[in-house]
Formats: sequence, structure tokens, C-alpha cells
Amino acid sequence: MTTKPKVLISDKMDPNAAAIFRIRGCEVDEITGLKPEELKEIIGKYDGLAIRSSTKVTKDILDAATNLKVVGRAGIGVDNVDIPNASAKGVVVMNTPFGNSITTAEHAIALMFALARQLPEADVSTQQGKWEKNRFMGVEVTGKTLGLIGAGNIGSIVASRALGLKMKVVAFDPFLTPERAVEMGVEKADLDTLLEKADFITLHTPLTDQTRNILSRENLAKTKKGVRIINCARGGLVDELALKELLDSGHVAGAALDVFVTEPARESPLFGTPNFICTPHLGASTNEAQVNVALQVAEQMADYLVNGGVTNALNMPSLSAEEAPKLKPYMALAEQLGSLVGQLTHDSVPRISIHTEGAAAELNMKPIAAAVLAGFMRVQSDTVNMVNAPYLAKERGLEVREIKTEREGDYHTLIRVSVKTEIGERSVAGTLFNNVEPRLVELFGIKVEAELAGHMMYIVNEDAPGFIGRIGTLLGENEINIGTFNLGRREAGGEAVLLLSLDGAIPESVLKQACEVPGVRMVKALSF
Ligand SMILES: NC(=O)C1=CN([C@@H]2O[C@H](COP(=O)(O)OP(=O)(O)OC[C@H]3O[C@@H](n4cnc5c(N)ncnc54)[C@H](O)[C@@H]3O)[C@@H](O)[C@H]2O)C=CC1
Ligand SMILES: O=C(O)C(=O)COP(=O)(O)O
Repeated sequence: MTTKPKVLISDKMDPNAAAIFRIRGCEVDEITGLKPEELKEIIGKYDGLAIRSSTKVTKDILDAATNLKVVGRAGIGVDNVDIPNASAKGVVVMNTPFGNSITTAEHAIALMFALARQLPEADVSTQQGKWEKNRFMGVEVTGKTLGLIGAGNIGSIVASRALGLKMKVVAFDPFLTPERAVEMGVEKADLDTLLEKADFITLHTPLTDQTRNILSRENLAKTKKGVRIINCARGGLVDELALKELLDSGHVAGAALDVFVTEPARESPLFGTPNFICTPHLGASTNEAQVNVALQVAEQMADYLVNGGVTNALNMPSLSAEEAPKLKPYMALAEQLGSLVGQLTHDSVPRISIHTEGAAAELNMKPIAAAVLAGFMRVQSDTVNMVNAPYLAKERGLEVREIKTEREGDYHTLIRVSVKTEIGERSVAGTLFNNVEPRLVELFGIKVEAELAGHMMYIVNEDAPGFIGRIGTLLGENEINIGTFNLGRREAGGEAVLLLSLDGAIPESVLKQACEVPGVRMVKALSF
């Protein structure tokens, strides 16, 4: 009986998430509001962790998460997940990059209007019975310039809404192409130009080393007097203290923050400042967005835990539903070839080259390369998988080359894995029989035809009559049954290789005896 994967939902999530997990064959616990120590104590029993922005998936949590395979973020930002450490531990991190974008864009627009017309203050004053009709003088947004910092999914929705409101949009985003700017109907600008021109500035970038403090004291000082600033992206993009001072001085006419450097923001120098409004990280909080992200994260995580499908992973190449069945046998072949090379190369290897030829060259190379690396490095540690293999390769300084040749060679499809060793470049190659069955077809320059599976024995010997009989006798005397027998040689009487699949593991003592058989140059036990 196979046990069901166990998932913990540790942040408040729409009930659709739990329902989907169950329908898709997972067990689910929903425990929200856990303190880090409490999460650390229980995380070891879960295969999947579904989160929003409250749970912090730190190195400490990951170290305790001995069974964890996937972290799923029901939302966009993953700055609360230590992705490098998750990758090193072989944990896939996935998000739902579109499910809450409209909702968040609408929140930015709502805050823009709230600032333009001082809606929160006017509401409080009116409900206090003050009827301060002359106190609240607003501004129109029509004809004004909106400065968009970050023109990705959310930024571009904000831009389209702003254009609908008859605003001009100036966008700063180093990755925005001129063509895309034209398509969006926005003016692409550098940051200084945006700061100078904008009547409203709205931020829609992730928090990175480049964007941290992008509205620094210095940059805020470059803004137009009377500017209004909206941040529905991440705390840390705006210098909160400088913002407070500029609001006090009147240079900034209004600011709306949905996100703070420290969350939950129980206190802030900005609280109580006139013309400052804020919401408690509500950008994604609509029924529609929460249903979207809950359904999507549960689908994606269950797909990974139950079927190995990968969608929207941030630390692993995605495998689409169409690609997955086609790629699966290639990944099995790639992993076997990587493992074979890993088991047969003794010295430390500075470079590995992965070459796809013919039909294989038409496929997504990233998962194939990740599978080769996983097989190659699993020899050193059995915790290596496709997620952490590329990361570990980089960490160990292993150069990885990916080469594609669309033209067919001797086989209609081929993967070749070569490593640079002290004695030169050594390579193995494999193909798929009937498009699904992995076969080794070349081993260090010698043509063979072998399945790489289970326990195997690899022998390099001098090609001479009677040799095969002697090996057969040795194994027979030790009651080791041979499953398949594959032979190859460079030339008659030259170096030959023998690849045997055996019904059980080969004892060390038999390996020693095999080394002593006349004509043997090398013997190695392999396992796949
Ligand atoms: N307040 C909330 O509840 C929510 C906040 N968010 C946050 O909104 C932000 C934007 O999300 P998406 O639009 O989905 O992301 P996205 O990845 O589609 O867009 C981000 C854009 O920022 C740009 N960018 C990167 N570095 C930049 C730089 N140095 N200067 C200017 N632009 C830069 C990128 O080129 C990209 O176009 C994220 O931080 C996300 O976490 C998302 C959903 C809800
Ligand atoms: O999706 C995002 O990036 C968000 O910031 C939304 O956060 P939340 O899921 O509402 O805690």
C-alpha cells in the first residue's frame, strides 16, 4: 500500500485548497498562526507546505523539514522562502504568478483614488459628525502622469486601468522592451525621468538587491512636489522614514502603503501622519484572487507530489502537461547516463557536457540537463535530485555545457554525456528504443547496446577467446545469476568491455576474484 503525501497548509487559505489536495490524493492538515518553533517541530512529517506571505520558510525550518519535497506559495512573492536553501535541499518552490494580479492592480488603483480624494480621512471625519466639506479638497487623476516602477504582470494591468482613466503612464523597468512599452501604451523612461514627471508613483517590482530602497531618500527628493506614492508590492522598496519626513514637509502630498518593511506592522513612524493611508497587506485579498491562488497552488503541488509534474517552479525547469510524457523517457535515459558516468569516473571532474542529437535536440534541454546532473552527483550523495543538482553543480564549480545538434547521427535521437577527466574527454551515449526504452549505445568510445538497470557489473578486458566463459563460470560458482550480457570492443584483440546485469548485488569478494581473472583490466559494480 502506498502512503498518501502529507501537506500542511500553514497560512489562511481558501477552503478550495484543502478540497483539491484531498481530491488529488493527498492528506491535508490546516494549522495557521504557528510560531517558527512550532512549525519546526511538526514540519518533519510533511511532504508539502502550502503558504501565503505569513509563514517564513527559513533555513532553520528547511533543516527540520526532512521529508519536504515542495513549498507552494498561494500568491506571487516568495521573499518569505529561502530559495537557495530550499534548492540545496532538493525542495521545489512554486508560486501562482497570475492568480492575484488583477486584484492587486485594482488595490493599487483603489489606493490611488483614496489618496486623490483623501477618502479614509473624509470617512472618519464624517462619521465623527464633523461634515468638513471644505477640508477635503482632492485632485483629479484624468490627465495626470502615473509613474510605474515595474511593468510586469501587475504593473501592466495597472497601466491599462490608468490609461482607461485617461492618465499618461511613464514606466521604469529595465526589462521592458521598447516594443512592449508601445504595446502597453506607456512611455518607457529612466528612473530619474519618471521621478521628475510623475504625479502619482506606483511600485510593482519584487524586492531584490536592485529594487531595495528604490525610492530612497535621495530619489524621493527628486520627485515632483505634490507627488502621491502607492506601494502594493513589497515593504523595503520605499524608505519609510524619509517618506514620513517628506509627508510632514508637504513635498509628498500623500502616500499609501499596503506593505511594510516589517510585517505585521504593529507600529510605524508613518502611523498617524496626515495624508498617509495604509492597509494590512490586502493587495491579494479578494474572494476571486484567493479562490484562484488556492485552487492553483493545490493543483500544482498535488501534481508534483502525486505525478512529478512541475508547474511554476522557481528553482526547477517546468514540465508542461504536453511536454511531460515526451520528456519522461528522456529524463530516465539522461539520469542513467549521468549515473553511469558518475560511477565510472573516479577523479574530480571539472566539466560535464550534455549533448542532444536528432529528436532529443528538439526538446526542452533544462530538465534533461538537470536529470543528467542528478544522476551524476547522486553517486556522491543520495539526497541529490533534479531540483538541487544544478545548484550543487554550480556550488562545486562543475562547468556544465549544453549542446544541441538537430541533425540526426546514427540514431534518430541521442543523448551524449561527456566529462573532462585527467586522461581526457570520456563520453557515454544513449538512445530510446521505440521512443520510450532507454538504451546505452556507446561506452567510452565502444559501441554497446545495454539497458542500465538494477545491479550491474562492468568489466574492461583484453579481447581474447575463453574470457567470457571464465567470467560466467566465476559468477555461476558464486551463485550469481546473469540477466543480460552485453559486449563491445574497440577492435578484434583490442580493449573490450563487458556489461552484465545481475539478479543481485555482487559481493566484494567476487569482485576481487573477477579482478584476478586473466585478461581483466578493471572491474566495477554498478547500480541503477
Ligand atoms: N500586496 C500584495 O498583496 C501583493 C503584492 N505582490 C507583489 O507585487 C510585485 C509585482 O508582482 P508581479 O507584477 O506579479 O511581478 P512580475 O515579475 O510580473 O513583475 C515585476 C516587474 O518588476 C521588474 N523589475 C525587476 N527589477 C526591477 C528594477 N530594478 N527596477 C524596475 N523594475 C524592475 C521586472 O522586470 C518585472 O517586469 C511582487 O513583489 C509581488 O510580490 C503581488 C501580489 C499581491
Ligand atoms: O502574492 C503576493 O505576492 C502577496 O504579497 C500576497 O500576499 P498574501 O497571500 O495576501 O499574504
